[in-house]
Amino acid sequence: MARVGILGGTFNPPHIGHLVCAASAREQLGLDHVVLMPVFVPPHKTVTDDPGPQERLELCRLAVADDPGLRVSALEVERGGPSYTVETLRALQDARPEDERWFIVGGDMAQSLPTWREPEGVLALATLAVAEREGITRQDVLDRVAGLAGAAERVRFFDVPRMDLSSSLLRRRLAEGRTVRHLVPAAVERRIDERGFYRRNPYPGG
Ligand SMILES: Nc1ncnc2c1ncn2[C@@H]1O[C@H](COP(=O)(O)OP(=O)(O)OP(=O)(O)O)[C@@H](O)[C@H]1O
Ligand SMILES: O=C(O)c1ccc[n+]([C@@H]2O[C@H](COP(=O)([O-])O)[C@@H](O)[C@H]2O)c1
Repeated sequence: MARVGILGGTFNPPHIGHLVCAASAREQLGLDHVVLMPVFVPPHKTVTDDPGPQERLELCRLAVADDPGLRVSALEVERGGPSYTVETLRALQDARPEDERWFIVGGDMAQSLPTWREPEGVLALATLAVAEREGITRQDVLDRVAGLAGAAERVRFFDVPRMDLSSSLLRRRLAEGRTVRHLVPAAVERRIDERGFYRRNPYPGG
């Protein structure tokens, strides 16, 4: 039996906010490891400047390379289509029924749980581990999910050092030709640079 955290996201690109979130969940909830699960297509948002699911997966692999407590799964990228969490949790449950699963989300995402596909199915298959983010309080989240079966037992909170950092902010900085040094792991920065991802004019003169 393993206690496994899953941090789902678009990771366009992965940044240190994601890693601190994953590592904080692991430490505070006593998880054996946390898996970054990049989506193929996010169910609730449009991906802009997407280098593609395979590339986001590769960036995630580079991002976790130095932390043995963090892993990456290609499950959603390989499944294709909109990446509904309930389907992913079912696949994980079928593969390893003995494990205990925690689906990790920032407070912003947790609030939207009632609009997800089969939200009560999600809570039946995993405990929702909520990181506080962007001033959304625990009470805000609890108020939003209170009507769902399982919410009282299956929603837990953990603390994350607040970082006003998002992939959108990083894409904006890169588009403006600004540095993202120290905001993403060095290996992620190198690949973004080499491939010219997110730059407005990636190939000068081209
Ligand atoms: N700075 C952060 N601190 C804590 N959690 C975060 C942070 N940034 C993202 N997350 C959480 O990580 C998960 C995946 O996020 P996602 O990959 O969509 O990143 P994002 O930075 O919010 O992206 P975008 O700006 O493109 O919408 C979500 O549950 C989100 O709430
Ligand atoms: O299953 C759903 O309906 C659903 C709706 C919105 C978001 N999610 C999941 O929440 C995670 C974070 O989503 P996002 O949009 O911030 O990348 C990611 O794993 C998504 O698949 C899942």
